[in-house]
Amino acid sequence: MSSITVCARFRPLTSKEKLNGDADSVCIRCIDSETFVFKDDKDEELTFSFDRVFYEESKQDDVYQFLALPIVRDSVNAINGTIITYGQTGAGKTYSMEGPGILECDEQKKGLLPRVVKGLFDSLSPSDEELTFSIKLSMVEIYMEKIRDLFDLSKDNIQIKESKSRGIILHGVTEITVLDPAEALQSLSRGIANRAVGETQMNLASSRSHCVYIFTIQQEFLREKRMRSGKLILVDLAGSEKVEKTGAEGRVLEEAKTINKSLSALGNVINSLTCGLQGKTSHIPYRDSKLTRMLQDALVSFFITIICQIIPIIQQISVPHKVFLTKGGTARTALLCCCSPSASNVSESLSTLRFGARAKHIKSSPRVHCIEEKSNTGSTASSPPGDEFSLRIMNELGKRLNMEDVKLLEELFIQEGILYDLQSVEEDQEIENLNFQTISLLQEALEKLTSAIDELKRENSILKAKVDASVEFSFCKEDKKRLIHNMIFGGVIFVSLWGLLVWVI
Ligand SMILES: Nc1ncnc2c1ncn2[C@@H]1O[C@H](COP(=O)(O)OP(=O)(O)OP(=O)(O)O)[C@@H](O)[C@H]1O
Repeated sequence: MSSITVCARFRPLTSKEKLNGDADSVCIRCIDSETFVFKDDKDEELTFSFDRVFYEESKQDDVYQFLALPIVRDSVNAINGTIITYGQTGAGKTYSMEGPGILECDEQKKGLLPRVVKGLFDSLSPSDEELTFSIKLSMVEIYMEKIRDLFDLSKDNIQIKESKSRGIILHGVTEITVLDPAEALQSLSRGIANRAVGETQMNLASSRSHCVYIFTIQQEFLREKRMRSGKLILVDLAGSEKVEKTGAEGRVLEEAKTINKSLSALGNVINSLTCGLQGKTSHIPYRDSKLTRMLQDALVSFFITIICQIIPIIQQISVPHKVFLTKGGTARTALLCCCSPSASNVSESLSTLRFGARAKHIKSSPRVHCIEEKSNTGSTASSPPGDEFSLRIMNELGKRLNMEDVKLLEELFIQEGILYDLQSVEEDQEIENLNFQTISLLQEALEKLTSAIDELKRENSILKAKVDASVEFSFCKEDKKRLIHNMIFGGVIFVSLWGLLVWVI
């Protein structure tokens, strides 16, 4: 069983495809809800199976219920989740993610985003007065390898940082606290309006960037003095396109090249993760693109489900003087591979399906795998595999654990980075902020010094020209003084610059 849920979705033929007569040459034949036969450009038939296949008549709600709802529920239980739409340009990624419009659209046509928003608020509405929660929302796009804050366009080059306690974070990204679904949708709509969109031959409103929606769900259990936090990330990838086929030029061509490059970086990461499982490679090239770096936490799920399920027991019987922040457990990831059913797009659809098939082979840690195999039955998307088995272990442990064991387990989990003392999380964050401020100040100083050096170089070359031009090789006293002064000043700046550089590195 893969730790990534992978589904394929075929949209209906567009009117352009129908006009081209593609209706007679649809490249797929449905077998059942998981399997279909795909006819490639050499008329060879290939059988593909995924966790679920959504055909053209599938409803938006079917996609939400199967692909997203389990992840929404998990994120409320502090298990991080990521939902990604992937595919060729014009294949239906944005339609699946947003629907025809985020604010006003037919209930049936609503995409994943508005449904996720509703699902989050529905699952969180506290019946217990001792529980408070907050949902924060951030929206960024990766455009031409730069991360832009869609809630504050002045932040157009957000840096990715990695924190031991919080994993991958976007430094300084705007976080909006949303109090209800209507407010969340308004904010999303504002962010979406700021996205880079352009026209391609395949799509009149093509996304020219990867768009990332980040929901941070924080809950505080007042009685137990405990907090927990989960992150739900939705990623609407920009579409891959064959530039020779779409005839892209100029800016659109540059955008397409950058998009294709980052998508192949994603493919390489997935290949390395699957090869790594066969012992072929150990290096995973996450740093090759902003996209893979941002998705690093979603693609690798090192956390061990069983341990995460024991945490509630510990927290129930733990001494309440400690306040814990529970980090998300095994990241749950779902990938929706969007395809055109048209025979004119077979090679692009085939490459999307192969990408999905490859991603299905990313597995979680062997320990989880073993649990899954033992449970083996009744594993639907809404009840994570291994639940029953884990529940049994939890009950057993709950009976047997004494206070001493609990303390030892707490220490072990803190050591392993699964539980965090709130105080150390805050300290960790403070140190990170301080580091970032120092680096920014140094970078600023470095820039000032570099421009001062450039200015000095320019002045010196003017003076040198004057010297060269002087027939008697004698120049005025003033110039001599300035040259000597500049040389000394330049030397001092050069030495401090090197000192700074060595220190920063
Ligand atoms: N399941 C669907 N049902 C009805 N129409 C759809 C469906 N999927 C996509 N479409 C339509 O197909 C067109 C292209 O879809 P969409 O914009 O979602 O593509 P995309 O994959 O996001 O493309 P790009 O990567 O260029 O942004 C749109 O007009 C959209 O309304």
